[in-house]
Amino acid sequence: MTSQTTLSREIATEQRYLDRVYARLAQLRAAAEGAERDGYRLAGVGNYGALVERDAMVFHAAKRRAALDAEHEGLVFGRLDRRDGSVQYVGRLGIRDHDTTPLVIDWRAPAAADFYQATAADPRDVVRRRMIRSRGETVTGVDDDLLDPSADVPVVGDGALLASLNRATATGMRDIVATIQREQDAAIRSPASGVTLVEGGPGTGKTAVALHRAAYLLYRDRSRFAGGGILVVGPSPVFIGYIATVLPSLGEHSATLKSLGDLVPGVSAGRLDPAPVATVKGSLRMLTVLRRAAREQLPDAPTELRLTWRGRLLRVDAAMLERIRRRALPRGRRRNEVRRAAFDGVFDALWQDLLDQQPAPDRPRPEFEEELSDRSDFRDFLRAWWPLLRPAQVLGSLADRRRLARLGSGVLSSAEVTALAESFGELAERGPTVADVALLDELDQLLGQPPRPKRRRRDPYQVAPGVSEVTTYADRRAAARTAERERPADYRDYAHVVVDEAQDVSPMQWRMLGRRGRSASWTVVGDPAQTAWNGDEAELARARDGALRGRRDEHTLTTNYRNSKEIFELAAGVIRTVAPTAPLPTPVRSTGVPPEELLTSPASLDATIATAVDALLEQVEGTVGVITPLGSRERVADGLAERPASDGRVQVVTSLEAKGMEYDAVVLVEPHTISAQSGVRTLYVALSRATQRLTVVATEPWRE
Ligand SMILES: Nc1ncnc2c1ncn2[C@@H]1O[C@H](COP(=O)(O)OP(=O)(O)OP(=O)(O)O)[C@@H](O)[C@H]1O
Repeated sequence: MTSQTTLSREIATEQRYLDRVYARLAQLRAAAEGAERDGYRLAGVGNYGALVERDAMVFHAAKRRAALDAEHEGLVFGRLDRRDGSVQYVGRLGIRDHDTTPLVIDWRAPAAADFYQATAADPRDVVRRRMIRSRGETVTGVDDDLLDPSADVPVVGDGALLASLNRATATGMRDIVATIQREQDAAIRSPASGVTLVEGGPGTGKTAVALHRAAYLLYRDRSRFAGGGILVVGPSPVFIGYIATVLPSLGEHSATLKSLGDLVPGVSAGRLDPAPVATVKGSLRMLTVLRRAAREQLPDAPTELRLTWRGRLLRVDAAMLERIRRRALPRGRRRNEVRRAAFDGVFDALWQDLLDQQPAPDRPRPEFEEELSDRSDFRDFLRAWWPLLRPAQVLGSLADRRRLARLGSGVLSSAEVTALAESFGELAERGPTVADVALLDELDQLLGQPPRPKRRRRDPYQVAPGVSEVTTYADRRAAARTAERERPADYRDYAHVVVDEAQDVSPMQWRMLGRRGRSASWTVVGDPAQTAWNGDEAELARARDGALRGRRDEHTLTTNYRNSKEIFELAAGVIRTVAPTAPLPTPVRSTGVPPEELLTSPASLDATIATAVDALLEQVEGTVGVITPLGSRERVADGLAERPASDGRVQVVTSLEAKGMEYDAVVLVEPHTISAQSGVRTLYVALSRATQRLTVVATEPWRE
């Protein structure tokens, strides 16, 4: 047993070291501030070159200072005592002393790997691994793992991991850098090229691993990954909001976080389709439909052209227009790109008609074309016959059931045509669903862009139109950051793409993702048991393989750090009904509190939910998630509005939005409906969101 004096002595030892580190940090911070000030002094010179230099200087100094500030809390969290008597400290940031000896090793550096990887079976020269807990600059505790039992070192503490897991859940996810486990570390540090696949059950830290891996890659090869960019894709805006603070807490701001509904510029979708519709929209069969749609005329396009020119009636009939269309749009070409060729075809046809009527026209062809081009009736025809098509127009045109049936012939069943046409009919009013976004992206690809005149790059130091002198520090920093990160809205050349909740990415969505990382390396994390996808497996594998090129490095995570044993037992019982042999993770914590199951009448459902939420707000310190079936979130949220006690701690989400989320306590509403709407696997997801308490509220029995 650890005596209190040994513990106090060890804490005091670490406090002395931390004091030294923070003193050095203060010096480094002052130096960075000084560099910023010097940067500003350059402003007096007044010419553009000096301004640019000043900006670069200020930007880098400010960045360094921001990193030093961001990493202040919990700066040093680990210590390794090696067999040869040497000692290393591991922290959020690498810090060197005046004479360049390392005071703290960055957790991502190769030298820090032993902190996460060493075990009693494979100690790697480590005798003792120590975790240091602190608040502000004060050491509050130490926890040791003795890896060499023969070593003569004091050993104190009882489990930094459990201490960290028992903290209340904040509204956003936290970084786990101090307690990353060995199997997680192996995934985080896997090679930077190719595809890193991480699988594991609920709460095994897949999301945490994916985000720490992004931070790791940025540290190991900043020019490659910050230069090309890292894209992190998650299932929903709620999820992106939840994970958004992890990278900044690690001092990283250069990754782009997007939900699947936000990947296409100008579109922001959070609405979800019912499962059967989402399955068809996600299927590669849609590719056939869209390919056909992208080549077709819109239903209201004119079918012939008649105009009088200098007293003569000129005509291009339907058959001729169709011939021109085919000639202008050979296989492999894209509609919007060949608009000019299509127009030329019309000029040719009109000129030919004129020649047929008047073999020696009194105007040369260029003049003939110029006169026609000036006429608004002719321009209106061209615009209506071969408009510059936008993806949304083409998708919207599929609301016409007959048109969709024709375009979907041989690939869509009649019931699918009806369901899809109805869904596309809502596009104009309600905007696209998440599944529609992949279809819009595909159409964008299929329709192509008209050749554009080259635009001049915007001056990154221009803060407002016409204002190129930056006046405030904030403007200056923002402008410099923009310069580093300025990428076009439809940027597609990411150096690394992280896909979270990958089990739910449909084939059409894989195509959309693939287009954003053609030369990227990938980190793909997911849990097949949690999938809501119930389409064709072979098709899914094909689409996924198409996106993820390169050597694969596979990792499996096996410990559930989120759920208490009692909660995960209930969830496991549910998934076992459909996947009796699926490997399930082992939960590490027990609370002794089993989930509560409340059966109520439909009339008292909302009141029961409210009572359950109030009880949980009392019982836990952190967040309470209320997970509802699709279609009842608004009603349930309205019923829970204005709870003075909640302090923003209550969040109401649908079962599909609950993917990837975590709450201290969960009220799960109508499990039988969730399972009927989206499947048992989605119910499994909902049941595995809580860390401490789970209350299930149902109006009918939902399990045997
Ligand atoms: N090594 C660790 N130390 C401390 N906390 C951890 C560790 N690994 C995971 N956690 C915590 O466990 C919880 C679950 O992690 P995470 O959300 O990454 O799991 P997941 O595998 O993505 O889950 P799901 O598939 O259910 O969405 C989070 O609160 C995370 O911070």
